[in-house]
Amino acid sequence: MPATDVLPGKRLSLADVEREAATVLDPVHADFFAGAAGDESTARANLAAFERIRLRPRVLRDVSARSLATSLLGRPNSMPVLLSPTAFHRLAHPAGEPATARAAEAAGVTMVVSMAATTRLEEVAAHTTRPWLQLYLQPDQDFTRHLVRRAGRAGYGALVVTVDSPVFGRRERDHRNGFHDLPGGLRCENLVDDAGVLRDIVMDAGLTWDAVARLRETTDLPILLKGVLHPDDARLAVEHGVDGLFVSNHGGRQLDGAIATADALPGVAAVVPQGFPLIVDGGVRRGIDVVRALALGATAVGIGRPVLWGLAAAGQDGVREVLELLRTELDEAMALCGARSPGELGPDVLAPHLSAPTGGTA
Ligand SMILES: Cc1cc2nc3c(=O)[nH]c(=O)nc-3n(C[C@H](O)[C@H](O)[C@H](O)COP(=O)(O)O)c2cc1C
Ligand SMILES: O=C(O)C(=O)c1ccccc1
Repeated sequence: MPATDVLPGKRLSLADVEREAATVLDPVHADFFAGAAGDESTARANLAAFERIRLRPRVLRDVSARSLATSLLGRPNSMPVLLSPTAFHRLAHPAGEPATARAAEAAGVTMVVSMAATTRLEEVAAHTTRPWLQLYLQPDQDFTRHLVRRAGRAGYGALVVTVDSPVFGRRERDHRNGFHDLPGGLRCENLVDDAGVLRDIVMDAGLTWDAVARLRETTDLPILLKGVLHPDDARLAVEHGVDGLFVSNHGGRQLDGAIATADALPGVAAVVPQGFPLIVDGGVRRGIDVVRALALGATAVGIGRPVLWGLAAAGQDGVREVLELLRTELDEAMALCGARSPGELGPDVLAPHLSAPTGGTA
């Protein structure tokens, strides 16, 4: 390997980007991005659960020609990684969501735009191919329908309905810091109604599966539910005509104590149809985490905080850097596991668990 590959100060991992972001962010904003609910135990558990999973590589399989390419709801993606929705990108960097969108475009991956974006959804969509729009279903159904119509017109490829937030998680760092409002000039641009009035995002504790059924009748766009951890809810989602799921605990920002996503994934994967789009997010920090997730039954992974670190550290280039670091790691991890493509990763590459043998000698 040429020695010039390792320059002093060069960022080699997402952890390096995280450290870089910490040096440039306002500490209050860094806490908003890093923080989670309660004791933040679920946020830690997400990382620990991935780390616990041991891989059992295959050898001598000619992995000289590899492809990371995959397809998500009919859109080709250059790798099984997408950008999970995160609020307030202009808080990380003045270039905000459009910079993130351009980085996703350059990397060939899908961006999920947050309902709490600090840029209008039409403008974000102008910078990237078929993004998805994340929504909190609003008690004002007309306003939700209005957003859905805008998304359709702007070329969005799917709606991602976040269902883990009947109430807003209690993030103690934000309370301690008094962080409740966006600083001057920034606002949730998609919450401005036709009359020019800025609305609040309402977390609707009254939602039931009826709301999913209603949305299903409102739009032809694919619908994914984000924040499903229980197999019975996954079954209900399939029964309601949902097109995909995010196995997610919101990065530990909603129910502290919730199961880690890597631990919840197998139970969900077991009850959905073969090939059903399953995205897992929470704690994906390495290429090997992507391998672990695919081996456990995911179609793709989502990354949340690492996108914000990249954006804070270096704007569009920083987000691109995060994605390329993950790509390099994933490609190498696949080769070392004896797989030439994401489709070749399955339970076979997982170390057999004592209570659930998967073949071989434990
Ligand atoms: C700062 C921040 C803002 C977020 N905003 C949203 C949001 O607006 N809508 C949503 O559904 N999820 C939101 N999430 C959750 C992410 O989509 C994702 O589930 C989570 O960040 C994944 O965990 P990770 O950060 O460990 O990758 C947010 C997460 C963070 C850290
Ligand atoms: O911070 C979050 O996790 C989040 O989902 C959110 C949603 C709306 C506004 C701000 C943040």
